[in-house]
Amino acid sequence: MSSTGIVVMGGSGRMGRMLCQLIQENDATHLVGVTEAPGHPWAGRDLGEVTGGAANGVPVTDDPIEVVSRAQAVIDFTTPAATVAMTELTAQARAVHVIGTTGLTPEDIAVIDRAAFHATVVRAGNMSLGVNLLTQIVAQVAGALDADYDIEIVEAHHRHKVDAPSGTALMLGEAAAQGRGVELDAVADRGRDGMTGARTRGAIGFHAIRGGDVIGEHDVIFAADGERITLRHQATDRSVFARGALKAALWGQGKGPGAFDMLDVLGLK
Ligand SMILES: NC(=O)C1=CN([C@@H]2O[C@H](COP(=O)(O)OP(=O)(O)OC[C@H]3O[C@@H](n4cnc5c(N)ncnc54)[C@H](O)[C@@H]3O)[C@@H](O)[C@H]2O)C=CC1
Ligand SMILES: O=C(O)C1=N[C@H](C(=O)O)C[C@H](O)C1
Repeated sequence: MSSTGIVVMGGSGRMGRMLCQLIQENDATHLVGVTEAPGHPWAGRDLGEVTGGAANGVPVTDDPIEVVSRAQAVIDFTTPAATVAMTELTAQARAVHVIGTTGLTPEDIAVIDRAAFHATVVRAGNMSLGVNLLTQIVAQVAGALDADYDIEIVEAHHRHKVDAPSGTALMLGEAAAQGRGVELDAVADRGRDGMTGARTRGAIGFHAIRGGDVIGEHDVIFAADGERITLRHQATDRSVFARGALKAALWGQGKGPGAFDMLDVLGLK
């Protein structure tokens, strides 16, 4: 079986480092190159050397064109601007683009979806099996309960996280809204503050905690008079996201253009 060549974007980041290690350890994959932000101190150097070991021939670059042209997949956990810019290159190279980046605007997503006419794109705010399974459970519970059950989504992440609500919280909110047969945009109530008035019936509330080294925790609460159901996911190791992304990169080989998510990859649809 031939090895799949992968480019990791943002190779010095929390997710980037983990992905580089996973790809190098996997017999079915090899690392073609690593990209970093323009002017990053790792750019122009060898990945082995910048990570404190011997040179391993994997280039780190802030000019992704050449490495992407040699790759079958690009795994991207970076920033919305970097992700949107990459869509043109992955479409040209016909490389599978696995996108874990969160904080994307509707306009960003429209650009990504247009690129998916030419490339295989797998995008998810959370690449873990557990969260993707939880979205289905949330939809089922939300569909079984009426609006007497107030839905609140509480998420916690490390102090470095820059976007809120998290991509996962939004996935869970979408699932709850879908279960209820409503549009999330019409019912979302994000981060209350001040004289908010009483809770709106049918609203889906979002709350974000930021602190320390929390990897990612999400509670979906269904609160009624006299009882409360809490569905919880706790990530205890970032490798759950990295393993999901790698699975997506391999799953996408030979799939042809289209916009997919982790439910497609995991066969949960
Ligand atoms: N979908 C999922 O399962 C998960 C998604 N994420 C998301 O992934 C993103 C990254 O998370 P972290 O790794 O924690 O962040 P991080 O800040 O540690 O890493 C981001 C990396 O991207 C690099 N970067 C910025 N601009 C770039 C460019 N133009 N080209 C190449 N690299 C560039 C940065 O220099 C940095 O090394 C966030 O949006 C986060 O929410 C994180 C974990 C799981
Ligand atoms: O930034 C993170 O760290 C994470 N981001 C994703 C999100 O926004 O939900 C996934 C995970 O929770 C970790």
